[in-house]
Amino acid sequence: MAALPIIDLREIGSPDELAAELLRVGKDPGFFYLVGHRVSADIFDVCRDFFSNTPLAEKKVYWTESGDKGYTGMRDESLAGKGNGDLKESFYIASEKICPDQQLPPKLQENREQIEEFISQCENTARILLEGFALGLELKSNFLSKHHGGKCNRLRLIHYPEVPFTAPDSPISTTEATPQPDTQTNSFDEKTDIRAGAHSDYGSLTLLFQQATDQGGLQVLQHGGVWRDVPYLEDAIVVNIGDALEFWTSGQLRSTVHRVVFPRTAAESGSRFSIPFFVQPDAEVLLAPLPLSGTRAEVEERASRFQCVLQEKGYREADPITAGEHLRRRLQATY
Ligand SMILES: O=C(O)CCC(=O)C(=O)O
Ligand SMILES: [Fe+2]
Repeated sequence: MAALPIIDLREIGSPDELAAELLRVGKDPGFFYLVGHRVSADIFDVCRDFFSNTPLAEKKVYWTESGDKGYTGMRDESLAGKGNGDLKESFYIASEKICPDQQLPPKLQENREQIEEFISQCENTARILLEGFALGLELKSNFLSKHHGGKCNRLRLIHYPEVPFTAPDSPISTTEATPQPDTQTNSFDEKTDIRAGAHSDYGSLTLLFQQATDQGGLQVLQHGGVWRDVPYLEDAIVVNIGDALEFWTSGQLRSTVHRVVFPRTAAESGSRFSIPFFVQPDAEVLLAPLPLSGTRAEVEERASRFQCVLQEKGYREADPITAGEHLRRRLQATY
């Protein structure tokens, strides 16, 4: 059995059927494989070439204070909000349509058209899913998508550099030659280090692209506290619900915690690349319970569950926050 439920868009007969499926998997586990989608562009070559062939000093020129635009370096971010910093470097890209001023390094700039096409295909897929979720929640089909103008969406190219793998009772070994960026660190602690700390995503949905050669490491947290590996599935996008949809639905849709573990085997220890596309609501949108239908008791129950969701996300105040404020606070807590 696959690690996650699979939604195959080619097999879905109607918008209502898609809506029902999305609600089912969005409640539990909050993560699914999407196949039969129309994202045909592939930018993994561009991603690998950029990280492998751009000197660190040049990458650092594109670092910005914001935490969600440009370059982030090794150990800059702790997604779990604690620890020594995640073992990764990344580059955040906003679509040229909404952010024509964002300067890209030459290795990315020369492939800008391909990147834009990829973003546009991701946005089209996101719209189909947001419309499906809205219908499933018995709202007008554009109820969610109209709050996603695209300004806050981000494409992120991620590189988890190779780490030395120490097999039990053997000297330190590294896997065969993979690009070695100057990663600013050469000391690792397999007990405390992590590639991406446990976290939930902040926006509405994340479309995560894995390589066919993905060596593993991504895990989702299941009920009962058990971590489950999410391996590559052919032509699939790994989609997950983010905090915004969890807030809006008072937890009916689940923003599931996930992480990328420190390599457990020699096979996992090589460089890993992944590409998430973060679908985020417009900054001013309030993350308050949606006007969902139901009896008075159901509405009251939702209001009290909303308070629990706020607390679980670390908010002490009882009032909802905007998507922009949530993003700002999460970035502040992780950098
Ligand atoms: O690299 C991965 O597989 C997951 C990355 C992730 O969860 C994130 O960047 O939010
Ligand atoms: Fe994530």
